[in-house]
Amino acid sequence: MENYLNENFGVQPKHTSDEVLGRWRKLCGVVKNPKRRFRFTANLSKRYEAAAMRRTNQEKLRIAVLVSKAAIQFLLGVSPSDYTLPENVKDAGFQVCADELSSIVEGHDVKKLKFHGDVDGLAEKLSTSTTDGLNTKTDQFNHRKEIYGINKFAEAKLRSYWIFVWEALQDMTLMILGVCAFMSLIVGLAVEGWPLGAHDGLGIVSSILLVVFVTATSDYRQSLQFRDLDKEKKKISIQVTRNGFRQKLSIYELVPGDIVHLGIGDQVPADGLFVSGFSVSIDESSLTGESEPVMVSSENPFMLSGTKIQDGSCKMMITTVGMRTQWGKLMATLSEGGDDETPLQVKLNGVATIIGKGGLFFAVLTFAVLVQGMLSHKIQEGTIWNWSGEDAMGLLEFFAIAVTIVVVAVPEGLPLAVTLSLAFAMKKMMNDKALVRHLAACETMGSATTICSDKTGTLTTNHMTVVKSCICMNVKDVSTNASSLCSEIPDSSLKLLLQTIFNNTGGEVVANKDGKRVILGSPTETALLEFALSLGGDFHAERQATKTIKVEPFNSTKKRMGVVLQLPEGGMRAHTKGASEIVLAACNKVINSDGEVVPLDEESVKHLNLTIDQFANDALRTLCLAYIDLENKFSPDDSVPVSGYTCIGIVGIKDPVRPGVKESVALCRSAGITVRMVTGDNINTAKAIARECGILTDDGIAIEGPDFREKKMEDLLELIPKIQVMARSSPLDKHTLVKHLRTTFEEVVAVTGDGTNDAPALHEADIGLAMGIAGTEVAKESADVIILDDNFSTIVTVAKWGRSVYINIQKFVQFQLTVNIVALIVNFSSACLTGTAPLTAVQLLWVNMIMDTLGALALATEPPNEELMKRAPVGKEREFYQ
Ligand SMILES: Nc1ncnc2c1ncn2[C@@H]1O[C@H](COP(=O)(O)OP(=O)(O)OP(=O)(O)O)[C@@H](O)[C@H]1O
Ligand SMILES: [Ca+2]
Repeated sequence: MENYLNENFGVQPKHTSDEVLGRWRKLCGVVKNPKRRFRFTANLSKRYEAAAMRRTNQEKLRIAVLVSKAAIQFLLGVSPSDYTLPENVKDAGFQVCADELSSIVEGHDVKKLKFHGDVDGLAEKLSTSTTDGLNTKTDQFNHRKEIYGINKFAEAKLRSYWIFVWEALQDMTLMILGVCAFMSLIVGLAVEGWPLGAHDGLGIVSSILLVVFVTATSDYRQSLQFRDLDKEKKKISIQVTRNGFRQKLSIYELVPGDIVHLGIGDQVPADGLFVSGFSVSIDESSLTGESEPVMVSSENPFMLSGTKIQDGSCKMMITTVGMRTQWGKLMATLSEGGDDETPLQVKLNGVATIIGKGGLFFAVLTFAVLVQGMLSHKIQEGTIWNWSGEDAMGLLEFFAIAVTIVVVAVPEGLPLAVTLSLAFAMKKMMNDKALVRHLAACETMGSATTICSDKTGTLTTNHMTVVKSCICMNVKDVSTNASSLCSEIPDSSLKLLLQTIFNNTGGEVVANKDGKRVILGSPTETALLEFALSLGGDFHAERQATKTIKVEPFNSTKKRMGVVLQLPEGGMRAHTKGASEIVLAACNKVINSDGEVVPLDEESVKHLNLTIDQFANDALRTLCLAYIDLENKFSPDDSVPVSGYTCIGIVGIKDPVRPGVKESVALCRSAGITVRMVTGDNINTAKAIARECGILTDDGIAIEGPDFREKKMEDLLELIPKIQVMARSSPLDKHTLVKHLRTTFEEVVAVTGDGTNDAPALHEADIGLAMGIAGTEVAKESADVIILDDNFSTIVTVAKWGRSVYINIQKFVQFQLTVNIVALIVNFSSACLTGTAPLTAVQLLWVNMIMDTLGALALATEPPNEELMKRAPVGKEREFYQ
């Protein structure tokens, strides 16, 4: 049976093709109650609709781009289109209406944009400011929402309790039983009179009603749980400037005119226009299916909702929100598409189908045997041609028993118990800070054999501080008294240091509503800015002194970032910072202790490398800072130089290990789950941290990404099982490792990630876990589970719940099948032997209800216990029916 099931009722936990999803549905054949059976499965037709919408979007966009290109060419010759402003918009104090805005951005309409005075003109017409954002303290703010709408998408309506009752009633067998009960009532009343003759009929009717209401209540509660989780899934917040201050807002609160700050990995929250920024490329595939990235700049300022920032960072002005955008329409359709069904759900559908067919066969057989018994009895009595009302009642009763056997024998509750169990686990995991995006992940996580964890933020706290530095070749502990460094290095070098930190950064120092200083940006950036501030630097003065000509933001592939500045005294200068070995290799000069620029000789290289190793062995993250003077040879279209730099110095950043990680790693080990660290950081830093967490043992291997890439297949076979730490890995290395573990070594792999570049590995993994706090939107979207507190211990909790789901379902299946088969055999054999059924229809219905709903509730929702983590994982080739 296992084979048959695997072949026909097997789906993958992830990325199952629509064809396979369709196949098992067909094989289910006649289902007692399709509405219930397929409730928590994917709605394939809605998905086709969404795919068609994407194609139209792509086509529309292609045409819009062509038209706008043509328009640019003829721009001078064309007179500006006229535009009449609706009265209500004018009364509210705006000078452009929602439809016009939407046609500009969606249609990529350069002509109209020019007519309205470009982004600045539109900002004025929308009464907002591109620097200070909206003023929310005016009445106009409320009118704004009325006129332009809010950034919410239409959602599937909440279904009322009565709809669930109605759907539970549509059970084919229950309906037949209802008819039987009705007939039995009529015949009974005719023959035996009131109230005796109504007993049987009313008994069945009330049992049916009870079954229906219990089923509906359980279904309804489940749907509420799913709705809560769904809401949680859609929570996205974003950096917005309002009233002159930066703040974090939910994307649902955005209105046209808002100024939004976007960085790599963010999702564009609504349609809008690019205000300022550098090297922004956008991935529009979620909206149009087109994977070619699009460059966005002031020449092509159109940004569409739902697309993702692939590189760079920028400020945008929102123009169109919610259901007015194409994304809004797509989301409304997609939200009805439902979640993919999970492997266990489908498998148990298979079991239900097979047993159902068996049940039907036995029901017919039982009916035949009972009728035959009655007939032969009548023949013996010689009354075969003489039928009384009582005989008809008897026949009806036999029929009811046969139908009830079908009710009991078809384990309609099996697939639903899986959903119930998964929903329960999801809800509980939510309380434990893990948000499950795909139901299947709950199941798969229970069989995980390997976790590939990243270091920063997952194993460590992500609270970074600069504790050591080596500026001008002078190694110093700066954890307590950083400002004493100022007197130890030459003034010119200090100036340079502040210039490089404050300008070459993805972070920002801003004032919040209370006027307090806040540092924004990634923890690494924050640590550096904090360091520079403690040296007495002034962020804003430093930023105003120079003009930024080009920014190449940090990404994990290059592991460095760079800027080019126009200096106040004339000339240009490029700054770079990044992974210390990589940036140091790009240097050929260094600033010595006297503040002079000298060639980087062998001895200095040795000194610097030694310093890097020392810092790294103390578990510090090291960054090298460098600059190069360019005179005026640089144009904004060039890329920032890659070599010839002068090294300013090296900083060591401390990021302590999270409390509890060591215990969690040990727990994983006892549960047979191997933990590996895959990080972008320096190998010595990685090793030091891995040792501290108990991941790296004496017989384990630590390897660097570039080495790993070079290895031949046969070496890999030997190497991979032993790899405990992979450092300086590129996103591709992570992906390769995961792929090998999954395919060659048949492991069930969980992967954690936060960055945009982790998306491929998260996608490839059996279970992708994204970080909720540090994670980018892109990473979250590729993941199956979001770890809301970024904590490694939470991952272990997820594994525990996964195991408990698996075992609970197993228990329930055993229970159901036992009761099922016993009820079948008892009724059938006694029908054969005695000619009567020992369990009446009413009794059978009770058995069924206890089995289907109450049994599932009791067995499928048992919380996990500690014992679960002492067993080995089930792994890939698991046998479900033992
Ligand atoms: N904002 C930044 N600017 C320049 N260099 C950086 C920046 N952030 C990190 N780096 C350097 O890049 C290296 C690797 O970063 P990467 O993003 O690949 O790893 P990570 O995500 O920080 O680590 P993990 O993979 O463990 O989470 C760091 O060790 C650091 O030296
Ligand atoms: Ca990372």
